[in-house]
Amino acid sequence: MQIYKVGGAVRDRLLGRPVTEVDWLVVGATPEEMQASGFRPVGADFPVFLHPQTGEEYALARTERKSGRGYGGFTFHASPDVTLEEDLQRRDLTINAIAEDDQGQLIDPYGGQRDLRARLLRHVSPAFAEDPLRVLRVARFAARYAETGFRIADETLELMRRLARSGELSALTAERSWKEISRALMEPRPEVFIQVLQNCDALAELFPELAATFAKGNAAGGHLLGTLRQCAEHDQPLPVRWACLLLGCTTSADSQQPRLAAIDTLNQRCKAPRDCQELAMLLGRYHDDAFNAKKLHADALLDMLQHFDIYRRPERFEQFVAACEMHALAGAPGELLFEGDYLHGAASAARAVPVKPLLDQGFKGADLGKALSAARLDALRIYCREYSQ
Ligand SMILES: Nc1ccn([C@@H]2O[C@H](COP(=O)(O)OP(=O)(O)OP(=O)(O)O)[C@@H](O)[C@H]2O)c(=O)n1
Repeated sequence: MQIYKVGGAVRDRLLGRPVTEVDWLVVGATPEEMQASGFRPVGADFPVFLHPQTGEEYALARTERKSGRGYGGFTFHASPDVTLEEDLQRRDLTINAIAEDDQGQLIDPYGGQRDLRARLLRHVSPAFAEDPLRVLRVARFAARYAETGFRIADETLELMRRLARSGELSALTAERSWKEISRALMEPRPEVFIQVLQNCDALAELFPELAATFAKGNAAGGHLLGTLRQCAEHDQPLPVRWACLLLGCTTSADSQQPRLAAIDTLNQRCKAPRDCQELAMLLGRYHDDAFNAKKLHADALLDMLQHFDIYRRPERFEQFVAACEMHALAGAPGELLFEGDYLHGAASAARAVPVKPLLDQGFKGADLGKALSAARLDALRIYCREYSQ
């Protein structure tokens, strides 16, 4: 059997980037031989094994053929006579289809090194179309490598467009898609991910509500892309990036109900984790109030702070304020005035209300809650008055 390093580890070493995970390819072996050498099979479905000491993944060389719609519709052929070249050919991009042997020699039958030099994301063969998730993968790689000048080859973008228009993307499971979406949003240029999906007509399939924003004209779409850019420049965590993305579903001219319904639909469809879902809904609901915070009466301010549960979940309110800040920064200078300090100050004023005097007065249970709210409202009234002077 021959063993090669493949995929991201070879690509990233050639790009001079840190390598976090190594994938290995085994040519000329059977599953029985792998197990006899101490490798542990990963699952029943794929011919992938874990190294007994390092725990790294070793996959048997295989060819893949699509037998139906969706991810379930795969058959593959793994056998000792599948060659290295055949295995590399079924892969997504030429830059991911370079192998390295144990002498450090590169085997690169599809021009991966040439495309690395030319900064091109190019598909290896028509087999690209056998896994529609690759549309998202290429958009994610574009978001990751945009800063170093990478672009998608015209013929690959055309193939992605054909795949998107065929309706195949709707067959992807939410879990696989979310993995790509969440990783893409954390890349250095997350707006490139959305732009690429829009360019190849995949946005209308994956996030129809967002595609509608782009259709309304450049201003709303451009603002959304700018907000994502700001998120990356300010190192914002995933919930902030996700909430900013979903806020772009609708423009501020829309009333709140359809906006929240669109956000909820996308949250559910993508099966986003709970912290992402919650922040997106809260941003959808309170975004306008946050931008008008100084005009809010103390009771509306308190209602917002209570809804965020700032006493037990301070980080969620911080993330909300950060999301508003990113949105404001993406506007033209002077266009959107957001006063985050005012909101922080209001949260501090509400939090500063001590509980102990109320406990000492004998308040308990629901009565204690009411008394606390009343005391916080008083504190916010004072805060609003002082701030407006
Ligand atoms: N849908 C997919 C997923 C993976 N691959 C191939 O499997 C390799 C390993 O995949 P993965 O670990 O998911 O990605 P990496 O390329 O290592 O990239 P990343 O840095 O994003 O992990 C890829 O390089 C590519 O050759 C593929 O062709 N099609």
